[in-house]
Amino acid sequence: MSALPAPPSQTMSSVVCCIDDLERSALARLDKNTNGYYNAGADAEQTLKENVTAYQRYRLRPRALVDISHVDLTQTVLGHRVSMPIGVAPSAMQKLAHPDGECANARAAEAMGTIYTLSTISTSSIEEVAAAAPKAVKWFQLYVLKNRDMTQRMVERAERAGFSALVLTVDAQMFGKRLADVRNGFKLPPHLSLANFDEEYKKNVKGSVEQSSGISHFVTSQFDPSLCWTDLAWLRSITKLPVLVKGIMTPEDALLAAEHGAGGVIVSNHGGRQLDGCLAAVDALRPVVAALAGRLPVFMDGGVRRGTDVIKALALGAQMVFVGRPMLWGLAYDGQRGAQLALTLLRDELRLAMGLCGEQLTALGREG
Ligand SMILES: Cc1cc2nc3c(=O)[nH]c(=O)nc-3n(C[C@H](O)[C@H](O)[C@H](O)COP(=O)(O)O)c2cc1C
Ligand SMILES: CCCCCCC(=O)C(=O)O
Repeated sequence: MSALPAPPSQTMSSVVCCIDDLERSALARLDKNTNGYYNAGADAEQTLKENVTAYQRYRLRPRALVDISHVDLTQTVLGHRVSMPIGVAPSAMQKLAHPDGECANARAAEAMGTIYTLSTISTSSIEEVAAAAPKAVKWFQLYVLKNRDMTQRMVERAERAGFSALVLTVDAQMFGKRLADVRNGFKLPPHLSLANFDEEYKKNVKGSVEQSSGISHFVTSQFDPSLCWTDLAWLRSITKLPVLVKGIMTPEDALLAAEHGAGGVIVSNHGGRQLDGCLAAVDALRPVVAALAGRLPVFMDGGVRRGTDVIKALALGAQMVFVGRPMLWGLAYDGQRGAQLALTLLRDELRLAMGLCGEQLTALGREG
């Protein structure tokens, strides 16, 4: 097992050896505004909690005397070779965690040989992230705005900058009620800005997250709540990139995604930040995988904190899992090194779990 050295301020007794340690460390480093925004779930946070605990209901069946002298975690995802089935989920405003923000997170994914997904709502621009991590496999997460011209410009910029897939988020047309943000009056500090939006556009935005009225107003005024399945045809008409639909929780919607030409689905409930009382992400996997029956690759995110969580999601049919908060905690801990540490911990735990289960990825995962 490997772990990067702790930052100088860490003592041996506080060395980070699992994602829970990173979470505790980040809590101590970030301010109330940021901790609230990063860690909150919607309403009573039932789904937030169940996303994590649901993995405990699944049990592994280890096989004995399998040659595990080499556990290979590499695979091909949408035509790109990646080093492991663990990637970085999109999360907004990463400079709240560390001044290097999205660029550090993308560099960590590049160094680890895995996929980085950049949020529409990022504090570093599409072009900055592309320049920071030119060799990383990069996906661009898209929120469709009421202003379709602005949306199209972002898609074109992502394609031009070398992003290789679009991740269309379909579970945030209204904004989940996160009590911490309401209580803290969450807003972006004045030294940060939403880097993918034109200055001219932002000037006209009512309720900007950079002003005083907060995040929920921004979403309400900017995101397109009328978005529906037929809009996938519009999106596909303005890009050559595959469109992965993020926020699928039912087999019915997985089939609709396939019918409307999606290149894959991401089973996700947005880390419990949108519809509280929604089923846990890992519990939604099996029916989605069964309905699609190999028509599309299935990815997932939500509550992944250990290598054994990853192997369970793979066994239930995910080709790859993505992590959101663990990367933010890593960034807060030590910038790029901390983000790399989060991925290293999960990778090494996954390798151990695979070895102890006598499993190989070729038997578990789905190449695509
Ligand atoms: C602070 C934060 C910001 C997020 N921002 C976005 C976003 O901009 N776009 C998006 O599609 N999902 C966003 N998500 C959801 C993640 O992509 C992902 O679905 C979720 O974090 C997975 O759960 P996990 O944090 O338990 O790994 C965000 C999540 C967090 C925690
Ligand atoms: C400033 C608007 C924030 C948009 C939403 C980012 C996000 O998806 C989240 O979960 O938060």
